[in-house]
Parts: sequence; structure tokens; C-alpha cells
Amino acid sequence: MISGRLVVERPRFRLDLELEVAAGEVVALLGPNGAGKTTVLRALAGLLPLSAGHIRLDGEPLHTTPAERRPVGMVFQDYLLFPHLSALDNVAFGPRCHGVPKRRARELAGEWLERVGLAGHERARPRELSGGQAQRVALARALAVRPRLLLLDEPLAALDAHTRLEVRAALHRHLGDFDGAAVLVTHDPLDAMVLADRLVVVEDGAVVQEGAPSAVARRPRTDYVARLVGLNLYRGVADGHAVRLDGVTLNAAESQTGPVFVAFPPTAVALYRTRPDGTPRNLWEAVIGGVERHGDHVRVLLTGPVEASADVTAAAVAELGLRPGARVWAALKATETHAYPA
Ligand SMILES: Nc1ncnc2c1ncn2[C@@H]1O[C@H](COP(=O)(O)OP(=O)(O)OP(=O)(O)O)[C@@H](O)[C@H]1O
Repeated sequence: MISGRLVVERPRFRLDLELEVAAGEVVALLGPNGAGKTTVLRALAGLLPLSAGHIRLDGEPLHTTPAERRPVGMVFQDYLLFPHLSALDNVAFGPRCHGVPKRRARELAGEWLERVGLAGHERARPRELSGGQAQRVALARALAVRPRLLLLDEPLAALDAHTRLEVRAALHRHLGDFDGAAVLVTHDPLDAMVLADRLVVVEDGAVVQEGAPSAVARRPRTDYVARLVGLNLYRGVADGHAVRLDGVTLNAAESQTGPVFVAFPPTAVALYRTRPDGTPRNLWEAVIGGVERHGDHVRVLLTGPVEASADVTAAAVAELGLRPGARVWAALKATETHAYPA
């Protein structure tokens, strides 16, 4: 298990967070640009000194160990393979650095290349490999030293969509077999959901939310997380099912009291040109701020008492004359509007 409090001070940035990753666990670090994710990995690897705090591996101090002696494997976005070495020698490099005799290191490397599905590519130079193959060599190199801690910095970011799928599946399999602690930095919520046991969301150098991927996705606690998982998110004050926001009161599925978050998906919002008949409980008049294509539907950005995204079909855009500046009525299903303590 890796545990610690990591403090890194820079002129205009301070990282200060606690992190714990159990053996066999995969933690994904998510967060906006500049949040401090790479700083966490570099500190764990020993490439960056801590300003304060500590890192422990199974209870023993690790932050005092120099980088080259830490039992850490790293995989980067851009592979960082040695261009003049064969795939086999790239993988053997890790064990060699850890004092394994040359012959044995190359044997080990061969086994690892086979494990990542690259038997037959031992003699290939990095430039003769595809992006997906190069990344699997990098993974084999990281795992060949039998690290206790595996650090992956955007390992799929440089790959095209198809290769990404294939390498994500390979990574999933190898992470499943890996018995050390793994920390994955990613911008992609799908990578995080598929690969991680737990998400840790970092903003501005601090942890703002953590938990199982499904729990974080269902109950975002910051705008960044809400956007990541595609939900509208507000803070309000609840009195039973009624939640008072700044400009409007919404009815939520759950009964709560006091400060709450309210979240709903863009698909829970229906738009009308005129005030709809009957009285849907969540109804307000909005002005369209923008209209953009989003996969096979259209995302409409609403301004007014509630800033929200609504997903509608392309046909609805034409029928309702949805264009920036137009006025519409927005109705929201209470059953899809979730309230939880803030
Ligand atoms: N070598 C450096 N010297 C000074 N400041 C740095 C250095 N590297 C990063 N920073 C600053 O530290 C902060 C955290 O950077 P970091 O790279 O850890 O963020 P990140 O979450 O990994 O971002 P991204 O998703 O863009 O890679 C940023 O404000 C960045 O500008």
C-alpha cells in the first residue's frame, strides 16, 4: 500500500493532498489542466522533491529514497522508448537498471513482450512499431521491474480512437493481474471509469471528490466533475422535495433538508415554444444561449433563471425554431432530478 501527504510548493501553485492506494487497487487521478495531477506522479516517482509531508510504502518511508531506487514503474503518454534500442532491449533496460544480469534481463523482457502480445517483435526498433505496440512495449518495460507502484500518465492520450480501444483493453487486463498499487492520470472519463477502482478528483492542488466511479458519476460535487459526467449541477437549499436555487424552485426525487446539490441529465429537460398545458412541476422560461451538435443529438444551452444544458433531437431544433436568443419553456422531470447533501 502507498499512502502519504504530498505537499509541493511552487511560486503560483501549491499541491497539498492525502493519497492512499491499496495493493492491487487502481486509482485514477482526474482534474482540469494545471490541477496538479502530473505533479502527484512526479512526487511519487521521486522526480520532484516534497516541500513537506511524506510518502510511505507498506508503512516504510519512501520519500527519502532516491528515484532510481524506488520500486516504481512509469508509463507516459509519449512512450519514451529509446529509439536506438530494440523492443526487447527497451524492456530489458528496466531489470538491467535494477541489477539483473544481462542474459536474465533479456529473458524476462522476452516473457513480458509475449505477455503484452508482442512476441515476434523483439528486434523491432520503436519507429517500426505502431503507437499501440509502442505503448505496450512501454507497459512491458514498466512491469518488467515488478514495481510495487505503477504510475501511468495519460497512457492512451496519444493513440487514435481504434488503437485506444485495443490498448485500453490490454491495460485493463494487465492492471487486473498487477498486485501493486497503480495510479493513472487521465483526462478521459471513459478511461477512468473502465480502468479505475476509485476516482480521485484534483482541482487546484487539492482533492475535491473521491469514490467509486459510479458514485462519483451519480453525485458530482463540483462543476468540473458534473461536466465530465455530463450532468447539470446546482447548489440549493432543500425543504422536503422542494429545492430553492437562486432563481427558481425545483422538485427533486429525494426529500432532503438544508444545503444540497441538485443534479439532472440534459435528457431530462423538455423544451416547448409555448407554456405547456397542465402544470409540470419543474417549469421555467429560458432564453437559448447556444445550440451545438453532440453525437446524434443537439445540445441546447439555456440561460435564464437556471443555466442548463438540454439534449433534444435535430428535428426538435427545426420544429421549435431553436436558435440563440429565442425564448422557450423548459420542463424538467422531477423523477430525474436528484438531490443529495452538499
Ligand atoms: N516545472 C515547473 N515549474 C513551475 N511550475 C510548474 C512546473 N510544472 C508545472 N507547474 C505548474 O504547477 C501546476 C500543476 O501542474 P501539473 O502539470 O501537475 O498539472 P496537471 O494536473 O498534470 O495538468 P495537465 O492536465 O495540464 O497535465 C500548474 O499550475 C503548472 O503551471
